[in-house]
Amino acid sequence: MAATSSSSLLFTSLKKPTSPSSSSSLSWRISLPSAFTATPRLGRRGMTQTFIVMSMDAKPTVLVAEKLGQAGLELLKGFANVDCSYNLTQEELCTKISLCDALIVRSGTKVNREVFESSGGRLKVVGRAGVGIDNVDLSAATEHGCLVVNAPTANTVAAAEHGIALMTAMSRNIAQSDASVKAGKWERNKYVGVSLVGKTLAVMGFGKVGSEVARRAKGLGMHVIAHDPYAPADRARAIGVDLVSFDEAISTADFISLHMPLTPTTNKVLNDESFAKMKKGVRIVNVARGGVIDEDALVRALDTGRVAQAALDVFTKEPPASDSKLIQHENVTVTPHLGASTMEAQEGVAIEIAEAVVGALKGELSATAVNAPMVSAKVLSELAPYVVLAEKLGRLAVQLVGGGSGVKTVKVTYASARAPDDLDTRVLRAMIIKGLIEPVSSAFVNLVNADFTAKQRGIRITEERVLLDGSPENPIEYVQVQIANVESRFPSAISETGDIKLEGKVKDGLPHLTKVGSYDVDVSLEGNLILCKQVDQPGMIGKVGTILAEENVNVSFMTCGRSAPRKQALMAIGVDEKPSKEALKKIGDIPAIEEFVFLKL
Ligand SMILES: NC(=O)C1=CN([C@@H]2O[C@H](COP(=O)(O)OP(=O)(O)OC[C@H]3O[C@@H](n4cnc5c(N)ncnc54)[C@H](O)[C@@H]3O)[C@@H](O)[C@H]2O)C=CC1
Ligand SMILES: O=C(O)C(=O)COP(=O)(O)O
Repeated sequence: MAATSSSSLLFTSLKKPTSPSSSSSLSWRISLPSAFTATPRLGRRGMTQTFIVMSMDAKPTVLVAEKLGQAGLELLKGFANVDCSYNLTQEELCTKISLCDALIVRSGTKVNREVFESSGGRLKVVGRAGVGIDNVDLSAATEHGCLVVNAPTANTVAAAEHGIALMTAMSRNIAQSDASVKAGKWERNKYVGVSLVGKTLAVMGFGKVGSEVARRAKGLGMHVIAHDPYAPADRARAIGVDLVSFDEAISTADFISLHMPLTPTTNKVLNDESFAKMKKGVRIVNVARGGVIDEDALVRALDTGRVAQAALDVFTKEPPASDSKLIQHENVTVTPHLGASTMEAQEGVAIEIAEAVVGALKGELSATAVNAPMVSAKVLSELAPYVVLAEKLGRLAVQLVGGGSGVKTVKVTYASARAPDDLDTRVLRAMIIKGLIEPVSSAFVNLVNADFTAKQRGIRITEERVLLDGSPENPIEYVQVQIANVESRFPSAISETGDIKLEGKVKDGLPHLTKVGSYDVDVSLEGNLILCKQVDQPGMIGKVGTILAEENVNVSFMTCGRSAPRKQALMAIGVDEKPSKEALKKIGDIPAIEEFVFLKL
């Protein structure tokens, strides 16, 4: 039996908690097969937390849809059932996916919306064993609360080496002359090449691969410039590369090497117009993505001689049609998307992605998450009790909304002595959204899809900071959740500003409700909650307590906040069990009680 750490549970909750008790703890649980059960344990500071305990006979299932290095497979097998099924048709993938908790792919598998829809909510993680995630529909993944992780570092050098290999092979006609010799010819004059030394290379996209290419090209004696709108100039300067504009890069280069991701902005970024701006006789290398070049325009540029040669590892459609004019062009050297294909890179990528997928299945935050905020384990551990508080405030607030009013505008205020950039509240916002949405819908909300789910439901969340004086030791002094423009089932929860307002704090590691509307209260948020508003008079606590005791409902705490002695008072009662309808009616019928509501935590 193995239990994950408490903070590890925060990342993926793909299952709506089914019982109040499980939902009241750190319960962003992964929806794993039934043998994964939630067991309450006592946390570090006495806080009840939900741990995922894995029984020995049931493991999550990981579908590996493309060849993955052995070390990665071994790592996966230590944690999951691993189904290596290569060359699946789209239909086969969609059929299999409903039985899988994770899917690992390389660039050859299209993980489109249909795949997520076919998964029936079971798919929690897509691991891209490589860098480019253009074959994964990220919007669909996010909407389905499915985390996408990639392996961004292990194949960098391999891709850079392949870029250099293509550039040198192209400039010396290696592929063409090899074919010629094998065809029994000896064409020394035909295959005179061009030198690299002293030539200008424009690296388009100065990220991991681009900068490694630049480093190597400088070693070959090339003058290297780069274009990347997002790269820091000092990183470029450190390796002796000037960052220039797109036009300057393409118009001054003898060689252009592409290393940007395929995005709507980079799609066909090399087209008729840009080829026209290039030096006559320019040579192009593409180890990034086929889609960044308009391939028909490239054929035209090759035919006119504007582009002397191209060396391509990647294509708009892979594999490309064998009769493609581009592939067959005598001035084009091609490889079948081999940039990442070295023994070393594939082992590295396999380990990198297996670790990321296993971590994500355990619910850990992933450093390589593509569609979720990366929150460090340190921040998460510090915020853990506030995470619980945030979800509970959301859950309580939404249950206070009166029938018919839709939640549209929610303001969250964090009061803290920390500098704003020293407090990462994204996970708290996500948990408040989870609390607001899950009790009133069948949706499951997690860190991946929280913002999307709120937006989809037309809920606008604004966040504010109140900067406090004093010690920044505690990350947050209090959290306030306000829902505007709604009626309340418990009118006293409406504050002087006209919003439903709840405020909470963490005390001794436990979440406390400290304000309801304009009333100060102080109740530990455990079990369920009864709120009563009554005329402040002796005997009220006793009356309510007696009704609950008759029902064998255990009261965990009681607190009373009042406007003034013998005027209005607000009583908050924590109960371990849910009282029967009759008991709740009896409480509501006590004459001095003016408002009354039962809230599930
Ligand atoms: N052929 C293969 O087997 C391989 C291909 N790749 C591809 O190489 C590309 C780069 O990979 P990495 O360097 O690891 O990624 P990276 O994210 O480290 O670098 C990409 C760089 O492109 C820049 N960029 C974004 N938009 C741009 C634009 N419009 N113009 C210029 N630059 C822009 C970014 O700022 C970033 O610095 C990716 O498309 C990746 O899929 C990577 C590994 C292997
Ligand atoms: O990592 C990348 O972006 C690549 O293009 C490598 O693709 P592959 O994993 O070899 O299909």
